Amino acid sequence: MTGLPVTHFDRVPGVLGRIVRERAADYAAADPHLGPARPRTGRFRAALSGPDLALIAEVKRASPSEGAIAPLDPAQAARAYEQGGAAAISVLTERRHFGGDAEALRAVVGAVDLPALRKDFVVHPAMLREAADWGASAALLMVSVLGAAVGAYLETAHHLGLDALVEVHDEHELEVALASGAQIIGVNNRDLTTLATDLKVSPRLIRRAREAGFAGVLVAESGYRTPADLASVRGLADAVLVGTSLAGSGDLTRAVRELIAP
Ligand SMILES: O=P(O)(O)OC[C@@H](O)[C@@H](O)c1c[nH]c2ccccc12
Repeated sequence: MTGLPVTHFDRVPGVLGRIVRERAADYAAADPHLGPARPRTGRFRAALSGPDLALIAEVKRASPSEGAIAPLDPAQAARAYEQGGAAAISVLTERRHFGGDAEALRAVVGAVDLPALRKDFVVHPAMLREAADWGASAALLMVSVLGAAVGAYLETAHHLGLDALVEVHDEHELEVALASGAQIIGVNNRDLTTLATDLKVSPRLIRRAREAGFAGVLVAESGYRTPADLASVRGLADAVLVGTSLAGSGDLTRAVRELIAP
């Protein structure tokens, strides 16, 4: 597969723009060759498709908004999340701002049976090839970063056997995601250009996606700390993605149980 559209990351604003330009520099010389098509298991999508609100628990050691969160051992953290009842594990693989790396993802894949999501700022097809090589079942694709190129990246992810979580934060990005053919859409409550979080964003855009006839999986992302916070997306979202409040809790299994208890 060749000819992914060129994306102009110099237009991405704020904190997000800085991280994305660093990532683009990291991968500027990477080999874009994908190799033969790999079979898609759909494990990530399937894990989020049950009748209950599924939890994607995130291995997140630091973030631009919080600084250091906790010095997690990724394998141990994933096992704790699995024991608490998480449906999937998200693993940051960005090092400078989130304290993640390839080893964290590989360790999680080796430690649990749950599907793993590579959480990074994907700006080059090699990042998707790596995700597949490292054993991820899915990768994050951000419309705020990729713009209209998200459709081509989605095809690349599928070629590599990966599910894709296509992330949006506003109405316009949702339109782009819907037009791209995304099967899993995540709504980020956090504006990554300013780091401001508003829990009203997910219910609003998830309703809008359903009204537009979207029949795929919808994920509410970021800023969830208590069962009461989750009330706004119960019966609306298929899944929630939670990092900071679990990772910083000290007892990850208990934190998962207490958060998702109906
Ligand atoms: O730590 P929180 O507020 O629970 O959020 C988790 C997850 O949604 C967040 O880490 C995230 C969502 N989209 C991203 C894109 C890049 C980096 C990180 C993210």
